[in-house]
Amino acid sequence: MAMEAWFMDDSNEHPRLPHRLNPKELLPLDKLAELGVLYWHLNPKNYENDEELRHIRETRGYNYMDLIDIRPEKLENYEEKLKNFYTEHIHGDEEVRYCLEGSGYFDVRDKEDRWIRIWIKAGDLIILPAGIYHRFTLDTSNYIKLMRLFIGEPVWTAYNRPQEEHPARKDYIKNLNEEVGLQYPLEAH
Ligand SMILES: CSCCC(=O)C(=O)O
Ligand SMILES: [Fe+2]
Repeated sequence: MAMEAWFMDDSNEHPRLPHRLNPKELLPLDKLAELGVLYWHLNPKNYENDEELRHIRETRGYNYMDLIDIRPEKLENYEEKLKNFYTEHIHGDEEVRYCLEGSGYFDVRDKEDRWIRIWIKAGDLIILPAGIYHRFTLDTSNYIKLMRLFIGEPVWTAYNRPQEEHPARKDYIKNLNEEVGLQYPLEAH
């Protein structure tokens, strides 16, 4: 099953509920690509031995890896961390997360500043670009195990919104506004 994403409603229900605006209408995943959000579906049972994962890590330079188990017994300062994860923020670098078990929601802002909710389940690997406003919450399963990947020494610093003057934010906005695909190198003439 491909990863699902949808526009969020703005009800005051608990954040761990789905907040679907329109139950039948999912957001096409190429809309996420337009925002610079990338994803792969891999076999989560095979993460220690996965050629595809190895290839992604090698081509993108993710030499750092750790695992994070988000449940009260396993994560220090659980409540505080979850509160921070759900506070809208950016990072100076990509946020790369690979779901090995459980599930949860990454919410990202689109170009019109609407929340898009992305439902991450076992096997989903997602890359949020530096400078994108986002947040994270568990869903009603109340559990997720994630692999975190990073280029070099990891920096997890979150800069809470507003961050319009942050260099990563400015870069991100600049890339969004360049209609010619930022993913592809331009041909030299
Ligand atoms: C623990 S993964 C999701 C939370 C987040 O956005 C972050 O760690 O910066
Ligand atoms: Fe983050």
